[in-house]
Amino acid sequence: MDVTIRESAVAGTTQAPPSKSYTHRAILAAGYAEGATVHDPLVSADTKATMRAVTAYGGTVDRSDESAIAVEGFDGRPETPDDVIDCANSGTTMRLVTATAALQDDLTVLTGDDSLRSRPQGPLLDAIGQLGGRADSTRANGQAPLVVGGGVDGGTVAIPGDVSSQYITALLMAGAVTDTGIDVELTTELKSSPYVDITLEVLSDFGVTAEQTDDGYTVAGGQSYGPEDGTYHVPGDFSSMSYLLAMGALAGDDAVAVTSAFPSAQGDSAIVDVLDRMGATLDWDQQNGEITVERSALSGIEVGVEDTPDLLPTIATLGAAADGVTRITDAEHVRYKETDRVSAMAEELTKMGAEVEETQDELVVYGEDTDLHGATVDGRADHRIIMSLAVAGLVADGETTVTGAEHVDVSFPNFFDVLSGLGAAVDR
Ligand SMILES: O=C(O)C1=C[C@@H](OP(=O)(O)O)[C@@H](O)[C@H](O)C1
Ligand SMILES: C=C(OP(=O)(O)O)C(=O)O
Repeated sequence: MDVTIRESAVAGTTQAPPSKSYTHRAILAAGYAEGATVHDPLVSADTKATMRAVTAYGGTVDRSDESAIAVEGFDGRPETPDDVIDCANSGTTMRLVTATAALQDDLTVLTGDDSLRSRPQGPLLDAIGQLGGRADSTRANGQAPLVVGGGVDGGTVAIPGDVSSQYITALLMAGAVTDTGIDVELTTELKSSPYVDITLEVLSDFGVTAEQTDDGYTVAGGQSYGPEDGTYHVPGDFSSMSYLLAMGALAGDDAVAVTSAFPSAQGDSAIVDVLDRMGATLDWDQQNGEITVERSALSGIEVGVEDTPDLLPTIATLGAAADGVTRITDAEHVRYKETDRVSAMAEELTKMGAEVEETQDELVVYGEDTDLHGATVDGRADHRIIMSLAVAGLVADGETTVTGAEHVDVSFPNFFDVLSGLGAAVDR
């Protein structure tokens, strides 16, 4: 689907979608439990992949109630799946449920779409090998399809922290139901560390203890998952909010207000600070979970995205519309996502008239004297690239057509309805 966005203003109040990261974890934690009801979940292409995996391991997922998902779990003992598990486009699903597969003696085959089958899984496969399990890449290139099993019952692993934090999340979630637990020793600095904080928070809400150590993380074995009252509530998603807040700061006619914005472990709430530092007029009422932002003259800043990789596309768009230089640093791991997002944003914003330079771990956007103009840009089948380019389209002269825009279904299925609802000129 191609979507065309014309230069236009936005205003109004909108609710942030539920968090993708919390939803994945809550559904899988409910799978590791006897069961649980996950309230206000994100139902999207990616979280459906995690639901499929829980079902494949012997759980059941009931979506008959629109605002909650009732999961009957496999209670720490995953069954051998009848078929291959298709994780589609979801890195989180593939990493988290690969560690689940390692718990059973038999083998599970995991695969995904073209993008997911090109993303790195090697360090996690190696970690499962260190724990005595079997974890192979069928093409012997550290990428899916994967064949995983071997009845891992705990141990110690050494693993790099600078490729994906999802490996650590996977090992901690599975480690709790092993016999002896898992100690994770990081061999490099951990990137995306707030995502492990999210994991620790969800584990704690499900009655599971895991903690940070001097050189990594540890989780004791023999634990049982089960949230208090059998229920779990998913908070709003700050990565998704970043597009709404960016459009308010760039194209707000009147203020744009975003609700469901309560403080949480999400590193991507840093978007509020980024906008503030760029000069946006915004207010975060943390008590009521509401952020209000007005159209503002923005200036370029330097931002490190070591902890917030998913904000890079949004910040690149903000930088293209801001005055001065925006330097996004510590971004190498942003190249391992659904696409290489450093190159994708550099190339697509350039088509819209921005001046952008990339190095291996930086993206520099020269906002001075840039007048963004409409263009046909490639959404790269990557939800965050699509949404960031759509926001840029609001302030570009003329029409911007984003190709493959249906892929917003990965994390923000009604993104274009929300955009239209706020008054943007959007043709589908
Ligand atoms: O654990 C998670 O929910 C996520 C972790 C991050 O990935 P990395 O840890 O691979 O950087 C992030 O980019 C992804 O969108 C979601
Ligand atoms: C990288 C992302 O997700 P995942 O790793 O789960 O594919 C994302 O949502 O930006």
